Amino acid sequence: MNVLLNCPAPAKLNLFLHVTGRRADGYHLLQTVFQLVDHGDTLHFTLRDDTALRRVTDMAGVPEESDLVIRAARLLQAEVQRRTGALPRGVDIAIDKVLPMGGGLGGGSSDAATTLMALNALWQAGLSQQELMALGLPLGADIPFFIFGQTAFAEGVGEDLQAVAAPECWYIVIEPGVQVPTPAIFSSERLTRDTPVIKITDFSSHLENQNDSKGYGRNDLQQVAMELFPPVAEAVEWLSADGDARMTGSGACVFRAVATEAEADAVLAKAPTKWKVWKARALKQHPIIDML
Ligand SMILES: C[C@@](CO)(OP(=O)(O)O)[C@H](O)COP(=O)(O)OP(=O)(O)OC[C@H]1O[C@@H](n2ccc(N)nc2=O)[C@H](O)[C@@H]1O
Ligand SMILES: Nc1ncnc2c1ncn2[C@@H]1O[C@H](COP(=O)(O)OP(=O)(O)O)[C@@H](O)[C@H]1O
Repeated sequence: MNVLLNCPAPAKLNLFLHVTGRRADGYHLLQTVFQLVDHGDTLHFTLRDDTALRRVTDMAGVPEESDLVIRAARLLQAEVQRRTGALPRGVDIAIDKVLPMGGGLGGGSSDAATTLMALNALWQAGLSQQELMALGLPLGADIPFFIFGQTAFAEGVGEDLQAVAAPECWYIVIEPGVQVPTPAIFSSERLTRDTPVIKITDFSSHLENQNDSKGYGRNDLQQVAMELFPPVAEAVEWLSADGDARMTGSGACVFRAVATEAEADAVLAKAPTKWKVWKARALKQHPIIDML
């Protein structure tokens, strides 16, 4: 009998993102806090009678072979074969794509992380959380975080993770309608790469002592993204009118924290209709954890 699993792949926000240096291979050293929110894609997994791994949804601009979902599924299938000598059953994967590509919301990485967690359960493969995180890292630096599954202070290229208290709040998120390619931001000569290294306690004590809604730190990628992509600058300017708005990841999306859903609704009601704007609640834990 075919088994069907419907699994969420939530977005992340980078509450701050500091570029503190560069590795010998050119990759940038970061310090960031990743926050999951209750808005994202949904993936549907159906077992097949053969061993093929297929994406059964069209996705403009992303051929099946290069989809992070298929690449993640292949990696896990090969790893299970290496461990057990048998290739697990194939799977059809449908993706309800909600998150914009090149949005800095980690959509592709979240889809891949959900695939690794879902197939690990479906195939009863028994890989540990650490093993799944290591398997996903070569596909994308954000993937280990989604498998970690809770608000995290991250270092290295984002793979060195420690749990940190989550702010209890809502977020307003603007999709400025442009795709920002991550390499264009990291390769810019204008990018600063020398923000002083901070300690995790600098972030957590900011949360405890906060008496206004000013977020901690800043996003070092934001200035470059605003210069290269004016719609990002426009969204930051609009959302900054009543509070501290900033970009997530390498852009393009821009967000602001608010205390209540009613405050989020008030901002949404005023938002220009040319943008897709939505609200989301901070999640303490990845919703897939209670499902598998
Ligand atoms: C910036 C962040 C923050 O969460 O997220 P997104 O905005 O993509 O969601 C991530 O670090 C994105 O990491 P990852 O998803 O692996 O980046 P990719 O798109 O694969 O990277 C494209 C290119 O950007 C450069 N790059 C990326 C990450 C990094 N720490 N240093 C870099 O120099 C590299 O040249 C790399 O080849
Ligand atoms: N399942 C997927 N969903 C989205 N993007 C994907 C997927 N698989 C591969 N990609 C590629 O990854 C790129 C980055 O997408 P995404 O992770 O959504 O944005 P970001 O890294 O800005 O958060 C896309 O432009 C696309 O080429």
